[in-house]
Amino acid sequence: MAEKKTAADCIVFPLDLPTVAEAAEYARQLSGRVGMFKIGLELFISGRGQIIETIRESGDSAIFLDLKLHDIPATVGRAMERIAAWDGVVFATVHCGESPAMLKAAVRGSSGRVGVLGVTVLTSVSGKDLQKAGFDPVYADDPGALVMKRAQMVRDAGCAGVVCSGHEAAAIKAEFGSDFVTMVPGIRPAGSVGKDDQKRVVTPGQAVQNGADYLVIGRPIRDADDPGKAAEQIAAEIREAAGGGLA
Ligand SMILES: O=c1ccn([C@@H]2O[C@H](COP(=O)(O)O)[C@@H](O)[C@H]2O)c(=O)[nH]1
Repeated sequence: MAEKKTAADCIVFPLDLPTVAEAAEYARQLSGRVGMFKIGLELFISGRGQIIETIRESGDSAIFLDLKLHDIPATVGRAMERIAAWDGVVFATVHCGESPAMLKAAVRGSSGRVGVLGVTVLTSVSGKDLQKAGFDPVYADDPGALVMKRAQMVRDAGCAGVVCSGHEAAAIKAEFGSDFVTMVPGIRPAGSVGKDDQKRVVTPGQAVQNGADYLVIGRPIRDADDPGKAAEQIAAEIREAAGGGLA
């Protein structure tokens, strides 16, 4: 696992960009200002997987491969074996879905070389969305209850941690311990105009106070006039919220 020492180390920047060239330019600008780069579906597909090598060769940046695998156990296990063969990938995601066997297969496939994170309930999903999708009505007012159920599955399968919103991070740390990783997207700095497609959002300071280990922050940095400066301002907020716990 990546060692965390500074506020910038807590920031994960998603390279949500259409081309490898644009992603490489952001990686250059933000190198040293964020701790990890996240590669998601858009860039992985457009770059035909080659982006992993590009980022790895550009420096010592850790990579979070966020492909959110979701399939039968054999398929997910074999995909995770291929991911584990890549140097530089620190974390990779699997949707929790409804299959503990799939989560266990992912962990087996990782051979301990990649930290498997279970995506509990997407931060773009509200309690009302869950109700419309046919989940138990109890989750309409309390989506965090479903997050906790899924976090239990993830923990039982032996995963490194979860992707959850900042609203659930404190309960997850209390239930599953400080070593269980909380990767938290849905971050919007105070004063942000709108939440885009995110529904369960917190500020960087709230995320840290609630126990988030890593904060995934995309558009507030990517779309800023000066992305480097935006990342530095967010790191300053994280540092203050950590109350001396981070350099
Ligand atoms: O529940 C989830 C899981 C993953 N994501 C990813 O995080 C970033 C968030 O980007 P923003 O621009 O800061 O909204 C994006 O890559 C998502 O795919 C998530 O948002 N929620």
